[in-house]
Amino acid sequence: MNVRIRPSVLRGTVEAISSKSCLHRQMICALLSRRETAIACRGLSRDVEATAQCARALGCAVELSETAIRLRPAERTADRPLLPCGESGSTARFLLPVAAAVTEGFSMAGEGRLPYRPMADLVRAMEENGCTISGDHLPLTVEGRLRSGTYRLPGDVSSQYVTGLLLALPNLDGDSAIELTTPLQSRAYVDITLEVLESFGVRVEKSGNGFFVPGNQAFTPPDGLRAEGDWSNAAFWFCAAAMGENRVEVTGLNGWSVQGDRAVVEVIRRMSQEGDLSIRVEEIPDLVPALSILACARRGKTTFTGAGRLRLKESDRIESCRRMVCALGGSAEAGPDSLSVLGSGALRCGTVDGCGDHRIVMAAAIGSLLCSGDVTVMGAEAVNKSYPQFFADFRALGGIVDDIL
Ligand SMILES: O=C(O)C1=C[C@@H](OP(=O)(O)O)[C@@H](O)[C@H](O)C1
Ligand SMILES: C=C(OP(=O)(O)O)C(=O)O
Repeated sequence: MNVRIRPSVLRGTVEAISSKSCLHRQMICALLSRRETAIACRGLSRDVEATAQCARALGCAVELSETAIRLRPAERTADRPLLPCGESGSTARFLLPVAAAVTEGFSMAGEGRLPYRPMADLVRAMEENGCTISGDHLPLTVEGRLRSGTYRLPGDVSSQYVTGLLLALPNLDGDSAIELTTPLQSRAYVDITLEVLESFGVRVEKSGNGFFVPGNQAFTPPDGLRAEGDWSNAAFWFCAAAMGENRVEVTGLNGWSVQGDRAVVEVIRRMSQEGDLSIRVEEIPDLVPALSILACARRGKTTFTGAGRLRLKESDRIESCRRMVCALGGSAEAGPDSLSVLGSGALRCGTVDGCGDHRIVMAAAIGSLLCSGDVTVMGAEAVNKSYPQFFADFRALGGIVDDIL
């Protein structure tokens, strides 16, 4: 699906969709529990459905609706299941060690860019601890069961490796250690994991450059479990509200959330000043597409540094952000691990390739608010990955969007 967006002004209130980061973790803790878990939520997404499909493949019963998820753990783990991870990196990197902790022998498949996204360091750490794995990217087959032990891996490729191990290792007989050989980046995502584990009564200790994870722990679903509103997707509306005449409020967010993308509020405040600015993004990679549009709305050069890992997401986001800004008449340059945007306060019009990346499509839509002419976004259905009702919300705020062939 392609969309044409006419120049418009957004006004109104949006209720935040549930954080997929929270939901993945809560569902995985639920599948590791002994009894049924109910999770209150607001809105689903393809990525959350991918985790549900994998849980079903493992033998769980999962009911999904826009307001609640119910998951009943497997009575007996399915025989040699195939876990279909869709395009969800979180699903694949969390469930690779989790499935290896609960079953002996399974396969995992992915779609879109997922088969090209890195898994190698996680695969190697698992191979050092009891598993034989057919390759270092999807699709792959795992033989053997994960054993407790020491898991050594870098902290600066994807924090999702660490989250996967933190979810898996408490289920093993015996204690384990995670030793990070390089400093952890995207740390706040690991904090979300620790918070969800704690809500299921599971204990993990920070130790040195990593974590000590006691084994033989039971996962106990808490009553009244609810997924938090998603700061990463709300960031598109916050950036819109920081531009021109747009006035958008977002409800349903936790102001004290451990979600790292809550930092968007502070970053927008910094970006409200004129002049050249440098912003480090190791800890907030998912904000960069929206921030690169906001950078066009200010006068001066904004350089996003520490951005190398953006190349490992649903698209090479350094390159796709650069192309998006240039396609709309702005000026941007890519470095090996940086992106510089030279803002003039406005954009013109143009056609943006969504690159199969939900965050590029949403950023381009917000970019239309700075444009004097129409913006066409190709492959707009990519929003389904994290925020299927994005364009419905955009229209409800007064955005003028036509579906075109
Ligand atoms: O754990 C998570 O829920 C996520 C971690 C981040 O990935 P990295 O740790 O690879 O940066 C983030 O980009 C992704 O959208 C969600
Ligand atoms: C990178 C993302 O997700 P994942 O890694 O789970 O595919 C994202 O949502 O921007």
